[in-house]
Amino acid sequence: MKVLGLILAGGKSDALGKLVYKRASAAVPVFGKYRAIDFTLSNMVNSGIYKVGVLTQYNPRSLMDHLGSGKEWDLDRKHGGLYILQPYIGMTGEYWYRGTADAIFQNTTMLRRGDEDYVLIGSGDHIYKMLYDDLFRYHFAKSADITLLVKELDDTYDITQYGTVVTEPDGRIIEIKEKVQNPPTRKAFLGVYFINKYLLLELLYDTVPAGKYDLLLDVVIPNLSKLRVYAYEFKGYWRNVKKGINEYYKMNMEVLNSQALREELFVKYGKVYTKLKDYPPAKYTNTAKVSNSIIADGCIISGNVKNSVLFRGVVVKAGARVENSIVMQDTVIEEGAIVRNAIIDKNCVIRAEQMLVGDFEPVVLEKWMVV
Ligand SMILES: Nc1ncnc2c1ncn2[C@@H]1O[C@H](COP(=O)(O)OP(=O)(O)O[C@H]2O[C@H](CO)[C@@H](O)[C@H](O)[C@H]2O)[C@@H](O)[C@H]1O
Repeated sequence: MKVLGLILAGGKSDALGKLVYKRASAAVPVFGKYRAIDFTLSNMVNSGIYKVGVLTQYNPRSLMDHLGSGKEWDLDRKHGGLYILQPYIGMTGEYWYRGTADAIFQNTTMLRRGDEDYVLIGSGDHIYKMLYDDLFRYHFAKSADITLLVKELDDTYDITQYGTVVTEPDGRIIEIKEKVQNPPTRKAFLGVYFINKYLLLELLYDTVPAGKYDLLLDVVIPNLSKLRVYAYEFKGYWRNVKKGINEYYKMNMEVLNSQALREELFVKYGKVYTKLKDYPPAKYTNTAKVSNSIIADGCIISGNVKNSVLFRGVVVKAGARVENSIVMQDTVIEEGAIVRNAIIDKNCVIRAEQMLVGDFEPVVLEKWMVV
């Protein structure tokens, strides 16, 4: 079976505030080394999907820079490989992608010309590790038309931000509530669709030209009684970067605090591939004190670092303290400065003896700012 992978990565996330002023949410840096999209992209490649289209729109520059030719994911290929699908001006009009269904509809040429029979649609914002083979098997065992990935979300998630599904005992979805207060279940849709390509094309042609642009609301939900839509339950760790600063902060801290999660995300179910930069190794000087932290290549640590994620090239000078924080590429924390409960974007400077301390929520410092 040949599967085409499509990754939706064009949405705008107001909830991520300053972190997406200049980048797509799928390009948000995570865990000291990766960008969010690395997870879905690696999941696809690790599941044998070697033709992947990434649908971009909002702030695509850093995402495209990160993806390059697709080499890091083994997707620089003569047949298949990586396709960046941006909105374009054509003979019949010029449209931005008006929604997720429209984004795919505007690229139906890729679907029609390819020799794949199935399409797996995912999102660039999701952090999880999974090999999709069992989902494919489930889809065929149920003779499903569409299979959606779902997960029972505990109360660390704001369920009102997700679509939730009601299923029959055999897994068939009979109702989907999109982002409602008090949903009937906490079984959330995780934004992954598996569908026969020809069925997808038919559904898109019925929907998008009629002015309906959303894949879930306009394509799946109205067809629930007509089509066999099944829920495949995911049991592993899953978070959505796009849902906000707190969600982003939480996931970085969760990885620091659980060895099992570290194994699940970085070791099991195949590797996570990313664009590598050739920074020198990290260095700790004899005044450094570091505990429970991720320290990426190129960092030079002379101060105290605790429960923090430091991306490439961060400098923490002597007497500085960094706690419960995320510090992005090439930021400098000068002598005696205190950084606590903070997210600092790349290339910032915290001057000597200054403080940057978040209260109930992490404080976020924008790129190029000096405190
Ligand atoms: N015009 C466009 N062009 C290209 N890409 C675009 C796009 N608009 C959005 N996207 C991308 O598509 C994905 C889905 O984004 P949406 O804004 O449709 O929904 P959201 O993630 O809030 O909820 C959805 O995903 C959550 C799970 O995260 C479900 O619970 C919920 O039911 C479902 O609607 C994201 O990766 C986004 O970046």
